[in-house]
Amino acid sequence: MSCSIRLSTSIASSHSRIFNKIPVHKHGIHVPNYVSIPRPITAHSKVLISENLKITAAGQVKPVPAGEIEVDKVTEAELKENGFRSTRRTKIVCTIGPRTCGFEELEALAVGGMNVARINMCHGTRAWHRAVIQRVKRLNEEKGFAVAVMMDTEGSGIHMGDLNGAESAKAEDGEMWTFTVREFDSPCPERTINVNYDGFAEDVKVGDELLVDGGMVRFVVVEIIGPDVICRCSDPGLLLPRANLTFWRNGSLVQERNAMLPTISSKDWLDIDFAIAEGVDFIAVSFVKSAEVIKHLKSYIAARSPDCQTAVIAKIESVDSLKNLEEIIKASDGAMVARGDLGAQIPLEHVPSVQENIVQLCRQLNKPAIVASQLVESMIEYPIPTRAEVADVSEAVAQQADALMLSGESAMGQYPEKALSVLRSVSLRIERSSREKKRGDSLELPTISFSLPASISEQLCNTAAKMANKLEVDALFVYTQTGQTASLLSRNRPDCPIFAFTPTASIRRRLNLQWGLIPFRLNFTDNMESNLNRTFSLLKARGMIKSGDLIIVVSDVLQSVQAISVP
Ligand SMILES: Nc1ncnc2c1ncn2[C@@H]1O[C@H](COP(=O)(O)OP(=O)(O)O)[C@@H](O)[C@H]1O
Ligand SMILES: C=C(OP(=O)(O)O)C(=O)O
Repeated sequence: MSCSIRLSTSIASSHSRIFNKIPVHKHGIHVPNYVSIPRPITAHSKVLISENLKITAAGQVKPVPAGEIEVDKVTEAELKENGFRSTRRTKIVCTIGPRTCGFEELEALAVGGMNVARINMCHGTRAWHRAVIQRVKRLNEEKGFAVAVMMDTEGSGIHMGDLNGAESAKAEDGEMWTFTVREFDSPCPERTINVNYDGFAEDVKVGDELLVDGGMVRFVVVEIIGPDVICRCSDPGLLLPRANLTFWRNGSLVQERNAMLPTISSKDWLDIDFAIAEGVDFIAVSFVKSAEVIKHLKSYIAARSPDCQTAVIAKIESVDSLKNLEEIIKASDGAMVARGDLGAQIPLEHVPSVQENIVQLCRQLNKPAIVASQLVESMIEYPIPTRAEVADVSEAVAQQADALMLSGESAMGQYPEKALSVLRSVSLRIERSSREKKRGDSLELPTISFSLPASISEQLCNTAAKMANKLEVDALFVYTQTGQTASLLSRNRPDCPIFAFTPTASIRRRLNLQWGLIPFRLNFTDNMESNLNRTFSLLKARGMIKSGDLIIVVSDVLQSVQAISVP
């Protein structure tokens, strides 16, 4: 059976009508329909199309050869072998470090499902990071992947030095260690650790607790001798290079130091310039305290590079960021629940509910949410995760976070590919059971658009997602110039996957962070009839769809929704 239903805002009259000249296929039933919607601004789609052509002509992106579609071989194989329902909706961010920085290792991660490669400017040199970015770009160009790059700023946290180049050091119970602001020409003496903050020895007091990585290892300050702070290890564990440090007095976090420092340090600004020059897709800002810093950074990016598509992600990891949460998320292009540092600033038992609130708020405000840190931490050393870790990953997936993030597991752990495969398989399993139980349907989505065209897009997407669930369609197709319509569909967390077609490579990569979106690069025109026919024949030729698949099509070209069965 071939059937089509269309809802569309018209560009020809003051009211829209559902097209009834859709192709009626040989044995098809054609379901004409008619709705009346106030006329949107007619020029909208034209403006976007010419903007896009201008970007393309300026050489910012290489045009997709006419008649072609860009998709990676992993998605292609997944769709061919297992069909639409099996595609993973939750995205995966992998931190790249010494264990995974080579081309082959990066390719293995992309094949394993990495959607975003994160580089942390807390570690390594710019030359090292540039080489990683270039390898990811090569991977995308040569293999058709759309792996986005996220650069994470160092921020104004206090952290340890690099442990003389060692991968880690073990601190045992009762051992005495020295934390110092002294610089050494040669390697640091044994059990001595550099601290990056000059005022450290003046600010700590005897009796303070020093927490490494939010409590993974704990010390008590027993003596202060000039620049040296002598500590006894009270909770043993593994010290990692440049690990974050916080100090606590009488059960409260001491945070005067962070309050005085700018969120974006002078080194961070240089790293941001580097990120813009390298064309990274996301900049994640550490220790955000207010929305102002995000707005400032966004206008800086726009001024430095008007065509730059770099999005700004706010890392929620401090008490201050929680105080101004809604404003920060509204100002940002997404948020990361940075549970490592967050857990060092608020009681650990508060972290799960804070995570849930942030994930829900992000979805309501239509911003992607990343759940980060310690998801499968034990896999830094062991080939299988603990049961508790699997439960934690499951919870983040059930909360329908956009993305999960690996840190040390992929950067320096023994089993990066295995860690990735755990996130992948747990996501698939939990997504399926959530669909079966209809979990996630209860979240109220407030209206977020202000202008009429934006409100129409938002309502069309809400309607399309509802229709997709009711009709149990195989997929939603969205033709999107800016990515916004795809994002609005993803916000609804529909049961089926969303194929997002966009002509711009950078938007394709950006969409790769968002829940349920399978981004394709495809040139299209404002003739939706021909766009659809061309997409169907390209995807059918590659075995990714077949006759009879039921699709709902949404477009920001004509602001329309239609249901159609693949001819
Ligand atoms: N570029 C890099 N070079 C060396 N080691 C790295 C790099 N990136 C990450 N790592 C290692 O992986 C660990 C986890 O990464 P990440 O979570 O980004 O860092 P952190 O927890 O220090 O903020 C780090 O502690 C560090 O040991
Ligand atoms: C992701 C985090 O940030 P970073 O790795 O920069 O410490 C975190 O603290 O959880």
